[in-house]
Amino acid sequence: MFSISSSTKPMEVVSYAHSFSSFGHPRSLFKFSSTTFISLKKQPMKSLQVRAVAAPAEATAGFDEMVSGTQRKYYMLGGKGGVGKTSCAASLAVKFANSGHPTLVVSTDPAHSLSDSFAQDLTGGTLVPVEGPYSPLFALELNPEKAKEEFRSATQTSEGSGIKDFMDGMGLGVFAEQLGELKLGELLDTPPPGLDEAIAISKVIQFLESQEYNMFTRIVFDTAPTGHTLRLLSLPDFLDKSIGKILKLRQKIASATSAIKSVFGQEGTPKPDAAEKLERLRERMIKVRELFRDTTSTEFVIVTIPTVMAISESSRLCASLKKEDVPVRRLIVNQILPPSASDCKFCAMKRKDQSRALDMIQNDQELSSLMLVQAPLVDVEIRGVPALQFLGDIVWK
Ligand SMILES: Nc1ncnc2c1ncn2[C@@H]1O[C@H](COP(=O)(O)OP(=O)(O)OP(=O)(O)O)[C@@H](O)[C@H]1O
Repeated sequence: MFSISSSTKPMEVVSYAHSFSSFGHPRSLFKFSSTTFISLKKQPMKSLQVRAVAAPAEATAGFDEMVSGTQRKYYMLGGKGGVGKTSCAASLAVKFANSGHPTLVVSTDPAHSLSDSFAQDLTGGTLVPVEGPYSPLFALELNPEKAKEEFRSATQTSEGSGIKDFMDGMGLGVFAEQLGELKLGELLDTPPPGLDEAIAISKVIQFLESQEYNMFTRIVFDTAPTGHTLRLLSLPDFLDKSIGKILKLRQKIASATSAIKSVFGQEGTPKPDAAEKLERLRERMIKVRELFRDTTSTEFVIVTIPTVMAISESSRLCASLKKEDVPVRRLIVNQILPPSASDCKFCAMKRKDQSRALDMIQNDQELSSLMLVQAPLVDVEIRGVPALQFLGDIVWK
């Protein structure tokens, strides 16, 4: 275990500016079509001519373990808004790809910043190749709003909306009113919060199951801020129960009505579409739940910054993750001021605040057991593959 306050090595403080701007983009060209990846040409990346300025202490050990093995692994990075989730996720993805893992980095945050982080247009909901790393690296920004629309269209008819239409579509219109107490109308008309991200994640799982995406051995998720994550975790159970109820009820009523109809010679075919879509959604949510809890393939990494507020929130997030049996082992504390021989008043104050916040982690019941990864505050914006590689080499060790 790593102790922040006592084990930080003396570091040479130099400016980060221009550290990575001097080397060109190596061209590791992978063309992507909807069905195939074609390796056209690969050149090794030029070695970085920079000094790792504020390299954190030996405590950041652990990347060896993250990179070992060829079986597929999922890393979900989450935390409070603005703490550096995207920068850490993107730098981890670059590091995996540079270590030989064909990697996919996915953003499910409705406010995407993966495009900004890679300095590349990744919008459009399709896999985009990122140029630079040794092994293929693809990025994907999913639009959770679109995913939510899909859910709406599965539960609404073209003429109108709501539970009545939905039940009509399933041949159960007469029973719609009796369903009030189950609150199913609410579920179908107003998708619960977190559903958008859960659908987005389930879509990724779905397409990764197909043969052509077998190549990806590391999947990094840049997730939405904490509130979303917590809702997402409790969502599959909620949906599983609610949809399960609808489907069971449908089955019961359908067999009763078909018996009556056959007696009166009006056997009709109920529209199966909505029910099938809901059943599929339920199965997908179960897969998301299983993925989040699979200790052999998944790890949730909490990203935070050294402030009392951020650490308090991270502690709550950690407690919720543990309660839901989500594997969480690492805590990244990002934007730590690098040591300096001569602090100005502002920096001295800031440093004191940070050190107080860092002490909090060591005394926190939830966070103190996690492996701590320190990421320094750098004095340039982390944008583009060289910058991400630079950050990744400092953070992921
Ligand atoms: N270690 C760092 N040193 C300097 N700047 C950093 C560092 N980490 C992140 N930043 C900067 O902080 C800003 C926010 O980072 P980022 O987008 O990664 O955060 P986020 O948690 O993903 O935000 P959001 O929740 O809004 O998606 C960016 O401008 C990024 O370049």
